[in-house]
Amino acid sequence: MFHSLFLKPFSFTTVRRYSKAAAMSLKAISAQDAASLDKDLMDMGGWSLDQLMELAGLSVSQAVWRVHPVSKGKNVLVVCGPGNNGGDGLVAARHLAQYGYKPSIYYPKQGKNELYSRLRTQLENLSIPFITDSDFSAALGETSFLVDAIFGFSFGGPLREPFGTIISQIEATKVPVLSVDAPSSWDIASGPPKEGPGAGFMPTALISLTAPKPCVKFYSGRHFIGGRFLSPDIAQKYALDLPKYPGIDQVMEVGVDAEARF
Ligand SMILES: NC(=O)C1=CN([C@@H]2O[C@H](COP(=O)(O)OP(=O)(O)OC[C@H]3O[C@@H](n4cnc5c(N)ncnc54)[C@H](O)[C@@H]3O)[C@@H](O)[C@H]2O)[C@H](O)CC1
Ligand SMILES: [K+]
Repeated sequence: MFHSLFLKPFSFTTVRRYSKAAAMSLKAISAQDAASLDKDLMDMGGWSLDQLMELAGLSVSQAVWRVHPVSKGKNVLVVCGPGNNGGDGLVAARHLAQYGYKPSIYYPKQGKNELYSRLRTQLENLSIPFITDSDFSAALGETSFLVDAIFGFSFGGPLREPFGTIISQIEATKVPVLSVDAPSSWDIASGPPKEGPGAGFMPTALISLTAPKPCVKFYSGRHFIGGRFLSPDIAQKYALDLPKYPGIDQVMEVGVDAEARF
């Protein structure tokens, strides 16, 4: 089941801010199809997970630059979950350090894949701090920007601890947040939970990887598309649009308050 996302009709300001190409409509992909697409890329498309994650994380770092350039504050707290969404956050943090930010990472439950251990080594070699559970509250108070790389398209069911507490803490902060692929705690299809942690979570910005997920229809804020690795055959198989990224950019803003129509 595919859904089309259309932008609201342009205001003059919108036309000035976004090129016609950037204002294209983008189709959403379900969580199930997103997982299947990843598998196709790796099983048949010749890609490795490392490669996809590198490009996803590069896109995330460029979206951070757009929303919160280093001139707005160097401290960026990257909160990473146990899966590949967290891996995207680790890659992004490495790029952010190279761009001149001072990232720190909160990684409460490191996943088992050795890819995450290698990314961790790369970050430690750049002297990027991994903060402890007891320092998380203080880090939230000190950061000027937060990257939510906790959960992506494989999130499901009620939040298990410690993530309920973490999401509540993020929700309570005034710090601007960029969510990677989906606002963590939101159901990929049905959006924010009705109550409890995440019920009032609305990040400042969202970067959808490969294609928006259906929950984007509940989202209002700046919206980017990234993960510039889709090939025409795969796009066709999943009936997706190939975003028209400008020039060498790995990320493209697709609209403020993008409205999803299904
Ligand atoms: N093609 C692409 O666009 C690519 C996207 N990438 C990123 O990968 C994630 C999806 O990664 P995956 O490992 O499948 O899952 P998640 O990271 O979303 O989370 C799995 C992780 O979370 C735990 N979990 C699930 N539900 C809960 C819950 N209710 N409470 C607590 N914990 C939960 C689960 O046990 C797992 O440990 C995608 O969104 C992109 O960000 C890739 O980088 C490459 C290509
Ligand atoms: K996320």
